[in-house]
Amino acid sequence: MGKEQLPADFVSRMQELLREESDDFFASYDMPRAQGLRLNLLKAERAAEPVRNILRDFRLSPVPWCGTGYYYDETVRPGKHPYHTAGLYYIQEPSAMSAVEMLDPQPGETILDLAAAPGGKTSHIASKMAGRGLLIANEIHPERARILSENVERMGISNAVVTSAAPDELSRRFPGCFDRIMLDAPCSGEGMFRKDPGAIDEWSPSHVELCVSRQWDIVQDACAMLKPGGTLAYSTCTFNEDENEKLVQRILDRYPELELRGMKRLWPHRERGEGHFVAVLVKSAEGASAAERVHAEAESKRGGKPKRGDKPSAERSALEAFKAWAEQDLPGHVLPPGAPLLFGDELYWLPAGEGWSWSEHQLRGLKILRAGLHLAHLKKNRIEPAHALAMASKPEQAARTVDLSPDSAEVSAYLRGETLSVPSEYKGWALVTTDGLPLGWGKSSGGQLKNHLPKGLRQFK
Ligand SMILES: C[S@@+](CC[C@H](N)C(=O)[O-])C[C@H]1O[C@@H](n2cnc3c(N)ncnc32)[C@H](O)[C@@H]1O
Repeated sequence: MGKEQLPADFVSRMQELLREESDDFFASYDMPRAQGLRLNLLKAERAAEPVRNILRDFRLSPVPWCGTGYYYDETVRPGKHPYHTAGLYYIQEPSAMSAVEMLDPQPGETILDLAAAPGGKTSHIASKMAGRGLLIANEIHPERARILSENVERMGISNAVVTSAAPDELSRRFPGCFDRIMLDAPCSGEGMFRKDPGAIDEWSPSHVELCVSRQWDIVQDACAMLKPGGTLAYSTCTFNEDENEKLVQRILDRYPELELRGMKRLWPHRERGEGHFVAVLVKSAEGASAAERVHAEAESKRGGKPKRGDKPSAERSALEAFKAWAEQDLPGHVLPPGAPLLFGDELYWLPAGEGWSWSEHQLRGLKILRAGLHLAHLKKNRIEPAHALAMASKPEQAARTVDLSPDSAEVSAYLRGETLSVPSEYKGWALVTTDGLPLGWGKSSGGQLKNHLPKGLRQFK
């Protein structure tokens, strides 16, 4: 793609920004795109053989700024592999991996990913949290939120609540609540022109202005939700300064309690990846603003924190039924800190962050797509384990497993939703895995394994 195909205003802005480097920058549009994937540590840490296999078969080479990130050979299709279905890795543009590295999430923290779909940064954060603490992954657009929720499930994330709310709706509920916030802002996408030529048609100076004003609205909500001492990573996939450095300066001017700790740009003519911008800001330990203090006081007056042991009996009895099921079929499963929550006949395990408790006010009326780990569907007089529970389990926790080689006919049959043959002594729920990585459930009896892969996830190729 030549300079001629790019909007003239964009070309002149980039020439002004990059001066003598701009020729190299425009030449990068004719270079092949870098393809990347990032290992999911929730799975990869105990999957030495599958990791060895993909290092070799996908000809992986390391992404310099992300310890779990790799470039893959453009001739391979990792999105079609059963290891992808099993959540061993997430396909992600390499430059985009820089943002969560700079946010530096820690296990046990309470973290918000404010503009999260389709889930690249959410899964990166969860990988670093190692199942400990609480992650809220939010996406304003309902359809994109659904895809985010599916990715959370596929990656086996057990400590994430997926919501679909506007940022101001969240900041009313969660003032001063988060140790870290990822704000991967909607932007004019200039860094994606090479990957997604459709973004070129959408670009105009007035669209950039609209993005800036939207970013400013969202960032104010993000700042209000940071705890004193908390960290905000603000990122975009665009080049212009109005959406990047100038927006960060505006934050610093408006919020003196925030300090800039780092700022990084990735350029397609300097690195193997698309354009990306990340800034990291830290709120001072005393840093609750007057507005947040008012919110916090109102919140504490509201009271309404559910007391321990205060769970309605329907939830208690659903949990008892689940535990009785797990004793038989998933005896190694351990529930992390949290509480049961029922949505109709669906039983979830709502994670509790360390030093965090949910109040009724925070949850009431909030659009929640996934209230933590989906444990089970309640049926008349029985329990059916949820697909998410399979994806978050380990084979050694299950009473029965059926392991299928990733290149076997059986694995394709399972992923198409077909019944499999199993040893005749098998009776009950079995965790179906590929090289030890869970793919879903099957229910065995009489030498047959009835397929319980959700219909929407079945793959017909
Ligand atoms: C750059 S994308 C996020 C990519 C995601 N973080 C990832 O790594 O997969 C920005 C997201 O912001 C969402 N968005 C658009 N308008 C928004 C708004 N006014 N408030 C919050 N999010 C918005 C978009 O739907 C989009 O999913």
